[in-house]
Amino acid sequence: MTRLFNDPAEFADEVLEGFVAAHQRWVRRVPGGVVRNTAKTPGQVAVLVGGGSGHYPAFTGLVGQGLAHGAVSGNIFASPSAQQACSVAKAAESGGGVLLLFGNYAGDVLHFGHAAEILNQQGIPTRTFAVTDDVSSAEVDEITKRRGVAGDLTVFKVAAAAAEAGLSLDEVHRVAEHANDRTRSLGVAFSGCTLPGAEAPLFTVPEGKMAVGMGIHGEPGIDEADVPSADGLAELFVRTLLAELPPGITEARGQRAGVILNGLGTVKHEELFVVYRRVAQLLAEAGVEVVDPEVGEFVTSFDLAGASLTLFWLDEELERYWSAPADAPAFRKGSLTPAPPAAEDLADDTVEQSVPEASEQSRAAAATVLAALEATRKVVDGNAEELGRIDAVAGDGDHGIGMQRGAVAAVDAAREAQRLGAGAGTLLALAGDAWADRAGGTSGALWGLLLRAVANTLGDNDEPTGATVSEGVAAGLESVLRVGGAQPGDKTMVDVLAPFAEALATGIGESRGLAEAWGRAAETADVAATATADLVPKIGRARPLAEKSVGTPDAGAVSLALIVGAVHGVLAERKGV
Ligand SMILES: Nc1ncnc2c1ncn2[C@@H]1O[C@H](COP(=O)(O)OP(=O)(O)O)[C@@H](O)[C@H]1O
Ligand SMILES: O=C(COP(=O)(O)O)[C@@H](O)CO
Repeated sequence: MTRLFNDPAEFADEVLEGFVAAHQRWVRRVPGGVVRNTAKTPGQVAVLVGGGSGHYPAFTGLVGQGLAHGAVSGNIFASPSAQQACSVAKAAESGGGVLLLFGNYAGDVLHFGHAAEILNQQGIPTRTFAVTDDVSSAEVDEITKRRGVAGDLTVFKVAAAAAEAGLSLDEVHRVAEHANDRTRSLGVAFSGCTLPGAEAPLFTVPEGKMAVGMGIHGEPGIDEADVPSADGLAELFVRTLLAELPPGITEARGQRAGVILNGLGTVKHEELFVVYRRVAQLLAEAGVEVVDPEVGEFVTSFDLAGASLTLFWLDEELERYWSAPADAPAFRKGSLTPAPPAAEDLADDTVEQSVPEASEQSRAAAATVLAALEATRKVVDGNAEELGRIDAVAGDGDHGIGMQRGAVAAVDAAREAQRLGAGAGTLLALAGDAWADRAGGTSGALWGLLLRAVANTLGDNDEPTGATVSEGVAAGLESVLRVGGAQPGDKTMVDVLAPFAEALATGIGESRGLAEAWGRAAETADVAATATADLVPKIGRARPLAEKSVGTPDAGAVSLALIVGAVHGVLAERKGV
């Protein structure tokens, strides 16, 4: 239960403000996150870490000499946006390129991937890497689908030390990949976390039971077991992790390993030490030499009562970087010569907004697009709680909040665009960009793409017709499929978008007016959203909890159906775009 907050919607921002105020020796705030507050080393690769808030000290507490050069910080349990990542990268980079590191979550992969594309286009060589250390989230033959949990720290730490040692961007990326190949984690929880302002935890664990196979977003565990003693937990952790040695290591005996016993939120350090006592004994019995163990909080899941163990199988190179000194607000090791404070002021790259010329018809159509966005916001507001509830069944319960943030930002941006005289295409494009930027998360990235695609087809010259709108929706579907990588049947918003796009095209092909064709397609969308309840998720946050999700529709599919239904109301009233 979180007791100390003001407006829950402002929580993540206020955390960042207070964190920076308390740690000015290490960090300063920039739009989208924080960067080191020490002088840059020209030509050094900038290692940026990032993800949602609610995981402190990941990610901002890991910024400092020998560790990250900057952290990109999203809303609670939602990935930051590509725009945020670009802003932090530009403030942190010093000519050696940028490596973006994050846990393997759909939203992070989409937004950081998009940021890398933008930065590369702008001449800043950038690569990305997603950490996949959680053994419970997929079998070893699908290892690339695993989540990133406390093993984030091993990958961040060695990549940053490699950058500090002067390695090139490709080499630092190789070191990160190698560290990830040799990192394995398992987590457990005794009770779920409760987001600020929420009345109930995201999941509960029956009395006397423990959830096994924890993520870091309040997803329920993969399995349940009786609560063990501290020694029993150490035995479960060590036995499970020794059963999956990474490729190239045939037996544990004789190996050297970094170890992280991580508190996930409300487990006391003292309890962790009692568990660690037995972990150390068991590893010694197995013939594993422990190097620089860490016991404490490194990657948390808000106020989750739980813990995880990470084993990091070292070789000479990884051990050198794992043991290298570091000095960040929440992670210190060895001793470092302090770098001088940052000298330069960060350039203010805010650009005065302007919009391209638009025809009168397109400006008139922009009013309908704005009305459609306002209807979107209203229907999302009215259903936010229910969308969160659906999302919490097998996800992290933030779908309603994320969609609300996106829709509010889209309406604000659209109103401003209208004030500047934008045509329908530009108004919708700016709304889509604002949605992606403010919402973050998977759905933020996908809604940003979808609105952009429709916007590009509408343009600012011609009066939009049923055919152009239908083409735009088809282009949006294509973008979502290409970037998100989901297929129909995977239990995502695609299971509504694809039949909606098809039904709309059919209606327009039968020479129905836009409002009528859209209305029929919205009915198809509604049926398709309900039908996702029967599907087993194959992608995204819900996949590791596939069976739990059956019987509940997909949150993103439901929100899409609600929105196209609400937009139909606007079209029917206005008889067109
Ligand atoms: N790869 C994907 N392609 C299309 N839609 C996806 C994909 N992954 C997830 N989704 C959709 O995103 C929705 C979740 O959005 P959101 O709450 O923003 O997710 P998260 O909290 O995981 O970032 C899911 O219900 C699903 O409809
Ligand atoms: O939640 C996070 C990112 O994943 P999404 O897919 O956006 O939910 C974040 O907390 C971890 O990086």
